[in-house]
Amino acid sequence: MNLIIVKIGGNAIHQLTAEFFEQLRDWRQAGKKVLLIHGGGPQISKLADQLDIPTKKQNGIRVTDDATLALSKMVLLGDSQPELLTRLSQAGLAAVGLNAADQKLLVGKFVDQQQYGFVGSISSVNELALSRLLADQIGVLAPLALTVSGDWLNVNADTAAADVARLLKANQLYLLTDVPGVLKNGHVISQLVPQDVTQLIEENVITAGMQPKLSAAVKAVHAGVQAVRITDQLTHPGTTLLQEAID
Ligand SMILES: Nc1ncnc2c1ncn2[C@@H]1O[C@H](COP(=O)(O)OP(=O)(O)O)[C@@H](O)[C@H]1O
Ligand SMILES: CC(=O)N[C@@H](CCC(=O)OP(=O)(O)O)C(=O)O
Repeated sequence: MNLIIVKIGGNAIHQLTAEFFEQLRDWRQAGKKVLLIHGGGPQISKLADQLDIPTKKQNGIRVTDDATLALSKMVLLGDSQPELLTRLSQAGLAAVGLNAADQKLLVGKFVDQQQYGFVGSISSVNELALSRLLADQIGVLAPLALTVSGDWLNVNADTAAADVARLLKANQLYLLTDVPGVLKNGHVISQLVPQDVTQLIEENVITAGMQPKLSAAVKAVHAGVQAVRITDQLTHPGTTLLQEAID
Protein backbone atom coordinates (compact mmCIF):
# COMPACT_ATOMS: atom_id res chain seq x y z
CA MET A 1 0.00 0.00 0.00
CA ASN A 2 1.24 3.54 -0.71
CA LEU A 3 1.39 4.16 2.98
CA ILE A 4 3.52 5.96 5.54
CA ILE A 5 3.33 4.70 9.12
CA VAL A 6 4.53 6.84 12.01
CA LYS A 7 4.86 5.44 15.53
CA ILE A 8 4.60 8.11 18.20
CA GLY A 9 5.73 7.11 21.69
CA GLY A 10 3.76 8.21 24.75
CA ASN A 11 6.34 10.88 25.58
CA ALA A 12 6.52 12.10 21.99
CA ILE A 13 2.74 12.83 21.94
CA HIS A 14 3.46 15.84 24.17
CA GLN A 15 6.42 17.04 22.10
CA LEU A 16 4.93 17.33 18.62
CA THR A 17 6.06 20.42 16.74
CA ALA A 18 4.50 22.60 14.04
CA GLU A 19 6.89 20.91 11.54
CA PHE A 20 5.38 17.53 12.42
CA PHE A 21 1.88 18.67 11.44
CA GLU A 22 3.23 20.44 8.31
CA GLN A 23 4.90 17.22 7.19
CA LEU A 24 1.64 15.28 7.65
CA ARG A 25 -0.19 17.95 5.67
CA ASP A 26 2.39 17.73 2.83
CA TRP A 27 2.07 13.96 2.68
CA ARG A 28 -1.73 14.13 2.57
CA GLN A 29 -1.60 16.77 -0.17
CA ALA A 30 0.73 14.51 -2.15
CA GLY A 31 -1.96 11.77 -1.95
CA LYS A 32 -0.15 9.51 0.51
CA LYS A 33 -2.04 7.45 3.06
CA VAL A 34 -0.86 8.16 6.61
CA LEU A 35 -1.34 5.93 9.66
CA LEU A 36 -0.17 7.03 13.11
CA ILE A 37 0.32 4.31 15.73
CA HIS A 38 0.52 5.79 19.18
CA GLY A 39 2.07 4.61 22.43
CA GLY A 40 1.21 5.61 25.96
CA GLY A 41 3.63 3.51 28.01
CA PRO A 42 4.72 6.25 30.47
CA GLN A 43 1.06 7.20 31.05
CA ILE A 44 0.12 3.54 31.71
CA SER A 45 2.97 3.24 34.23
CA LYS A 46 1.91 6.50 35.92
CA LEU A 47 -1.70 5.40 36.41
CA ALA A 48 -0.58 1.93 37.56
CA ASP A 49 1.57 3.65 40.16
CA GLN A 50 -1.34 5.82 41.33
CA LEU A 51 -3.50 2.70 41.67
CA ASP A 52 -0.74 0.72 43.41
CA ILE A 53 -0.60 -1.80 40.58
CA PRO A 54 3.05 -2.88 40.20
CA THR A 55 4.72 -2.30 36.80
CA LYS A 56 6.76 -5.22 35.56
CA LYS A 57 8.69 -5.11 32.28
CA GLN A 58 10.76 -7.80 30.63
CA ASN A 59 12.88 -7.00 27.55
CA GLY A 60 11.07 -3.67 27.20
CA ILE A 61 7.66 -5.43 27.19
CA ARG A 62 5.01 -4.82 29.87
CA VAL A 63 3.99 -8.02 31.63
CA THR A 64 0.21 -7.67 31.36
CA ASP A 65 -2.19 -9.37 33.78
CA ASP A 66 -5.98 -8.76 33.85
CA ALA A 67 -5.75 -5.52 35.83
CA THR A 68 -2.88 -4.17 33.70
CA LEU A 69 -4.75 -5.01 30.51
CA ALA A 70 -7.84 -3.11 31.69
CA LEU A 71 -5.65 -0.17 32.67
CA SER A 72 -3.72 -0.20 29.37
CA LYS A 73 -6.96 -0.13 27.34
CA MET A 74 -8.28 2.75 29.46
CA VAL A 75 -5.14 4.83 29.08
CA LEU A 76 -4.49 4.13 25.39
CA LEU A 77 -8.11 4.60 24.24
CA GLY A 78 -9.25 7.09 26.87
CA ASP A 79 -6.22 9.34 27.17
CA SER A 80 -3.34 8.92 24.68
CA GLN A 81 -5.48 8.53 21.57
CA PRO A 82 -7.89 11.45 22.23
CA GLU A 83 -4.88 13.61 23.15
CA LEU A 84 -3.27 12.97 19.77
CA LEU A 85 -6.59 13.42 17.93
CA THR A 86 -7.07 16.78 19.66
CA ARG A 87 -3.64 17.95 18.48
CA LEU A 88 -4.41 16.85 14.89
CA SER A 89 -7.78 18.56 15.00
CA GLN A 90 -6.20 21.79 16.33
CA ALA A 91 -3.76 21.63 13.40
CA GLY A 92 -6.73 21.36 11.01
CA LEU A 93 -5.96 17.80 9.91
CA ALA A 94 -8.79 15.31 9.36
CA ALA A 95 -8.17 12.22 11.47
CA VAL A 96 -10.01 9.22 12.86
CA GLY A 97 -9.29 7.25 16.06
CA LEU A 98 -9.12 3.50 15.52
CA ASN A 99 -8.67 0.33 17.54
CA ALA A 100 -8.50 -3.40 16.89
CA ALA A 101 -12.25 -3.92 17.39
CA ASP A 102 -13.24 -1.44 14.64
CA GLN A 103 -14.06 -3.70 11.67
CA LYS A 104 -11.61 -6.29 13.06
CA LEU A 105 -8.78 -3.99 12.00
CA LEU A 106 -6.06 -5.85 13.90
CA VAL A 107 -6.05 -9.54 14.76
CA GLY A 108 -3.33 -10.62 17.15
CA LYS A 109 -1.82 -13.63 18.79
CA PHE A 110 -0.22 -14.17 22.19
CA VAL A 111 3.56 -13.69 22.23
CA ASP A 112 4.19 -15.97 25.22
CA GLN A 113 1.29 -16.06 27.66
CA GLN A 114 3.35 -17.80 30.33
CA GLN A 115 6.03 -15.08 30.35
CA TYR A 116 4.15 -11.89 29.42
CA GLY A 117 0.43 -12.55 30.04
CA PHE A 118 -1.97 -10.65 27.73
CA VAL A 119 0.69 -9.41 25.32
CA GLY A 120 0.42 -9.90 21.59
CA SER A 121 1.83 -9.32 18.17
CA ILE A 122 -0.25 -8.51 15.10
CA SER A 123 -0.99 -11.44 12.83
CA SER A 124 -3.36 -9.81 10.34
CA VAL A 125 -4.79 -6.46 9.34
CA ASN A 126 -8.15 -5.73 7.65
CA GLU A 127 -6.40 -4.07 4.73
CA LEU A 128 -9.52 -3.24 2.73
CA ALA A 129 -11.24 -1.49 5.64
CA LEU A 130 -8.08 0.38 6.59
CA SER A 131 -7.38 1.44 3.03
CA ARG A 132 -10.93 2.89 2.76
CA LEU A 133 -10.59 4.70 6.10
CA LEU A 134 -7.25 6.22 5.12
CA ALA A 135 -8.45 7.48 1.74
CA ASP A 136 -9.63 10.79 3.17
CA GLN A 137 -8.25 11.05 6.70
CA ILE A 138 -5.24 10.25 8.83
CA GLY A 139 -5.70 7.08 10.92
CA VAL A 140 -4.73 7.08 14.60
CA LEU A 141 -4.43 3.50 15.79
CA ALA A 142 -3.91 2.13 19.32
CA PRO A 143 -1.36 -0.66 19.95
CA LEU A 144 -3.89 -3.28 21.03
CA ALA A 145 -5.05 -6.41 19.22
CA LEU A 146 -7.92 -8.88 19.46
CA THR A 147 -7.35 -12.62 19.11
CA VAL A 148 -9.65 -14.64 16.87
CA SER A 149 -11.44 -15.82 20.01
CA GLY A 150 -11.98 -12.26 21.25
CA ASP A 151 -9.24 -11.72 23.88
CA TRP A 152 -7.76 -8.23 24.01
CA LEU A 153 -3.96 -8.09 23.91
CA ASN A 154 -1.56 -5.29 24.78
CA VAL A 155 1.06 -4.80 22.03
CA ASN A 156 4.30 -2.87 22.35
CA ALA A 157 3.75 0.15 20.09
CA ASP A 158 7.06 -0.28 18.19
CA THR A 159 6.17 -3.92 17.50
CA ALA A 160 2.62 -2.95 16.46
CA ALA A 161 3.90 -0.30 14.02
CA ALA A 162 6.50 -2.63 12.51
CA ASP A 163 4.00 -5.54 12.28
CA VAL A 164 1.41 -3.37 10.51
CA ALA A 165 4.10 -1.89 8.19
CA ARG A 166 5.30 -5.41 7.35
CA LEU A 167 1.81 -6.84 6.76
CA LEU A 168 0.73 -3.91 4.58
CA LYS A 169 4.12 -3.47 2.90
CA ALA A 170 4.15 0.22 3.82
CA ASN A 171 6.62 2.37 1.90
CA GLN A 172 8.07 3.96 4.99
CA LEU A 173 8.01 3.51 8.72
CA TYR A 174 9.03 6.26 11.14
CA LEU A 175 9.70 5.43 14.77
CA LEU A 176 9.58 8.78 16.60
CA THR A 177 11.36 8.66 19.91
CA ASP A 178 13.16 10.83 22.49
CA VAL A 179 16.64 10.55 20.91
CA PRO A 180 17.77 11.96 17.53
CA GLY A 181 18.60 8.49 16.17
CA VAL A 182 20.73 5.45 16.97
CA LEU A 183 23.76 6.84 18.78
CA LYS A 184 27.34 5.57 18.91
CA ASN A 185 29.92 7.53 20.89
CA GLY A 186 27.41 10.36 21.10
CA HIS A 187 26.90 10.63 17.31
CA VAL A 188 23.86 9.66 15.25
CA ILE A 189 24.57 6.76 12.90
CA SER A 190 22.96 7.97 9.66
CA GLN A 191 22.53 4.60 7.92
CA LEU A 192 22.28 1.00 9.11
CA VAL A 193 21.63 -2.38 7.51
CA PRO A 194 20.39 -5.41 9.49
CA GLN A 195 23.91 -6.91 9.95
CA ASP A 196 25.07 -3.66 11.60
CA VAL A 197 22.18 -3.92 14.07
CA THR A 198 23.21 -7.45 15.12
CA GLN A 199 26.79 -6.26 15.63
CA LEU A 200 25.83 -3.12 17.59
CA ILE A 201 23.62 -5.21 19.90
CA GLU A 202 26.53 -7.63 20.49
CA GLU A 203 28.82 -4.66 21.22
CA ASN A 204 26.25 -3.30 23.72
CA VAL A 205 25.93 -0.05 21.79
CA ILE A 206 22.22 -0.71 21.22
CA THR A 207 20.56 -1.49 24.55
CA ALA A 208 17.34 -0.96 26.54
CA GLY A 209 14.28 0.29 24.61
CA MET A 210 16.35 0.76 21.43
CA GLN A 211 16.83 -3.00 21.15
CA PRO A 212 13.16 -4.10 20.65
CA LYS A 213 12.69 -1.02 18.47
CA LEU A 214 15.46 -2.10 16.09
CA SER A 215 14.50 -5.78 16.16
CA ALA A 216 11.01 -4.77 15.02
CA ALA A 217 12.52 -2.44 12.42
CA VAL A 218 14.75 -5.19 11.00
CA LYS A 219 11.72 -7.49 10.54
CA ALA A 220 9.94 -4.71 8.69
CA VAL A 221 12.77 -4.10 6.18
CA HIS A 222 13.20 -7.85 5.63
CA ALA A 223 9.49 -7.97 4.75
CA GLY A 224 9.83 -5.26 2.11
CA VAL A 225 9.35 -1.92 3.89
CA GLN A 226 11.74 0.31 1.95
CA ALA A 227 13.10 2.30 4.87
CA VAL A 228 12.66 2.63 8.61
CA ARG A 229 13.65 5.96 10.15
CA ILE A 230 14.43 6.36 13.83
CA THR A 231 14.40 10.02 14.77
CA ASP A 232 13.01 12.59 17.21
CA GLN A 233 11.44 14.76 14.44
CA LEU A 234 9.89 13.80 11.09
CA THR A 235 11.94 16.59 9.53
CA HIS A 236 15.28 15.36 10.97
CA PRO A 237 16.98 12.52 9.07
CA GLY A 238 17.98 10.54 12.18
CA THR A 239 18.99 6.95 11.48
CA THR A 240 17.73 5.17 8.37
CA LEU A 241 17.59 1.38 8.38
CA LEU A 242 17.70 -0.11 4.87
CA GLN A 243 17.79 -3.69 3.65
CA GLU A 244 21.01 -2.96 1.72
CA ALA A 245 23.46 -0.09 1.97
CA ILE A 246 23.24 2.70 -0.62
CA ASP A 247 26.03 5.24 -1.19
N1 LIG B 1 22.54 3.19 20.79
C1 LIG B 1 21.50 3.87 21.26
N2 LIG B 1 21.15 5.03 20.68
C2 LIG B 1 20.10 5.77 21.14
N3 LIG B 1 19.33 5.39 22.19
C3 LIG B 1 19.61 4.23 22.81
C4 LIG B 1 20.71 3.41 22.36
N4 LIG B 1 20.76 2.32 23.17
C5 LIG B 1 19.77 2.46 24.05
N5 LIG B 1 19.07 3.60 23.87
C6 LIG B 1 17.92 4.03 24.68
O1 LIG B 1 16.72 3.78 23.98
C7 LIG B 1 15.77 4.82 24.32
C8 LIG B 1 14.64 4.86 23.29
O2 LIG B 1 13.80 3.74 23.46
P1 LIG B 1 12.43 3.87 24.32
O3 LIG B 1 12.73 4.50 25.63
O4 LIG B 1 11.77 2.54 24.31
O5 LIG B 1 11.66 4.93 23.43
P2 LIG B 1 10.09 5.15 23.11
O6 LIG B 1 9.41 5.29 24.44
O7 LIG B 1 10.11 6.39 22.30
O8 LIG B 1 9.64 3.94 22.35
C9 LIG B 1 16.64 6.05 24.38
O9 LIG B 1 16.06 7.08 25.16
C10 LIG B 1 17.94 5.52 25.02
O10 LIG B 1 17.87 5.62 26.41
C1 LIG C 1 3.15 -4.92 25.65
C2 LIG C 1 3.60 -3.51 25.87
O1 LIG C 1 4.71 -3.29 26.33
N1 LIG C 1 2.75 -2.54 25.52
C3 LIG C 1 3.03 -1.14 25.70
C4 LIG C 1 2.06 -0.35 24.82
C5 LIG C 1 2.31 1.14 24.85
C6 LIG C 1 3.67 1.53 24.29
O2 LIG C 1 4.42 0.77 23.71
O3 LIG C 1 3.93 2.87 24.49
P1 LIG C 1 5.32 3.65 24.29
O4 LIG C 1 5.68 3.58 22.86
O5 LIG C 1 4.96 5.02 24.74
O6 LIG C 1 6.35 2.99 25.16
C7 LIG C 1 2.87 -0.75 27.17
O7 LIG C 1 2.01 -1.29 27.85
O8 LIG C 1 3.64 0.13 27.60
